[in-house]
Amino acid sequence: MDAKIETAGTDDVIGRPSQAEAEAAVRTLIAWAGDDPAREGLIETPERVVKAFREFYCGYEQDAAETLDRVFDEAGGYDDMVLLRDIPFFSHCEHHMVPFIGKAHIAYFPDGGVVGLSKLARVVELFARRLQMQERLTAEIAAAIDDGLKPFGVAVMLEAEHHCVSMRGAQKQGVSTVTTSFLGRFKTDAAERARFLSMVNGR
Ligand SMILES: Nc1nc2c(ncn2[C@@H]2O[C@H](COP(=O)(O)OP(=O)(O)OP(=O)(O)O)[C@@H](O)[C@H]2O)c(=O)[nH]1
Ligand SMILES: [Zn+2]
Repeated sequence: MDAKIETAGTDDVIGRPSQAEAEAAVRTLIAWAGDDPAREGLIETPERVVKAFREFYCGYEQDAAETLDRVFDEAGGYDDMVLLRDIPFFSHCEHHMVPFIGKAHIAYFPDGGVVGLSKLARVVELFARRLQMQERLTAEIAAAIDDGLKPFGVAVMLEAEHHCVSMRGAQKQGVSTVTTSFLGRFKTDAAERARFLSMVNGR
């Protein structure tokens, strides 16, 4: 039997543990950490944690193709790069479920139509609000824009601090991890890649 979770909706997802089971798991972790889940200050914490998890991981219920399905064709012949710089994002690393927080920079070369700017930010959100590796998050954002818009090229750069590196383990604060994904014209044309990088850095 395929154990794949079907994403019918937040509350009736087949195969997903119930809210009560998720809250019980949080109580177990509180007790394991050494505190008393029944004390007054912690009594509502499992419910709050599950609610927060719904926000952190709401990307599983969202679809990039749907987000990008509205293209504006009347861009007045605009055919240069469109760049969204400094899109803030929060994600959680799949190794430790600890946040990594940073900024995304996205550019594309329209092939006729352009997309609403907020939709590009929404694509970042819907992949970031899942358990991720920064490399996969970068590649997924680029692939979704490429599939949705069929542009002449897509460039994605993410820079983020991984709290699993700063708060625990290696305990190195202030380390920025930078990842890039270049498709189409950005992959084949070094000058356009360099222009993207200088526009991202030229602030
Ligand atoms: N490539 C990559 N690695 C990540 C990302 N997020 C976390 N990691 C790393 O994933 C690795 C997991 O390594 P493991 O040795 O299995 O786990 P660990 O014992 O907790 O490792 P330490 O963090 O070194 O203590 C660590 O080196 C993390 O820094 C990411 O987005 N991309
Ligand atoms: Zn981690």
